[in-house]
Amino acid sequence: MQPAEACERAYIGLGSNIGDRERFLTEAVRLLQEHLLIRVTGQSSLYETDPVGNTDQGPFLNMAIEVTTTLSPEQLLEQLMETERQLGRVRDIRWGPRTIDLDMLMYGDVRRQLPELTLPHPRMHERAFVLIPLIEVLELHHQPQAAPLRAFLERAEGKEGVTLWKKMQ
Ligand SMILES: Nc1ncnc2c1ncn2[C@@H]1O[C@H](COP(=O)(O)OP(=O)(O)OP(=O)(O)O)[C@@H](O)[C@H]1O
Ligand SMILES: Nc1nc2c(c(=O)[nH]1)N=C(CO)CN2
Repeated sequence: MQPAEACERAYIGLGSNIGDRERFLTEAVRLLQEHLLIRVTGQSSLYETDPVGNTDQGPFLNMAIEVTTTLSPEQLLEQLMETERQLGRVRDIRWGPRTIDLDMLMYGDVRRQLPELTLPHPRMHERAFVLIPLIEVLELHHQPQAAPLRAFLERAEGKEGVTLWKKMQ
């Protein structure tokens, strides 16, 4: 008999700054939830955030979700990219405007450093637009990673550019 696939907990950061930003975020969550091997188990509030990096673009809506899944990290990344494609994401300018951006922030305790998949996400500790929703969703289920991430938030870029846009809980 094959062993049952392990179910892992992963965290995904979502961002949108073109068109109906809230709809792109909620559609992305819905499409992921529809996948047979992904369960969305937590959702942060929506935050409006000033653009970081390329500042010549409109404000983002950012949020974070928790999922449990039996997909491998590579399979989950493929699903995130497929969801971006379904929502019409065009890859052009690095750090430029996008209908939807889905980043895998953490996947269980997996550490990996490949160009196509680095875990935890290599820039998440520097970005308030990632850390604020991620800490919120971690604290929903009392996950211990929230405390160390709070220390990173002290030093993170762009904290003053993050405002609560729609409260979830
Ligand atoms: N943890 C990760 N989550 C998502 N993509 C990743 C991750 N690690 C590496 N990648 C790779 O990064 C590539 C570029 O992703 P993307 O175009 O979304 O970058 P970006 O959103 O412009 O910038 P950033 O990565 O700084 O958020 C993807 O093709 C993917 O293979
Ligand atoms: N506020 C904000 N700034 C960004 C964002 C984002 O999601 N929110 N994403 C980027 C590329 O990943 C670059 N800059």
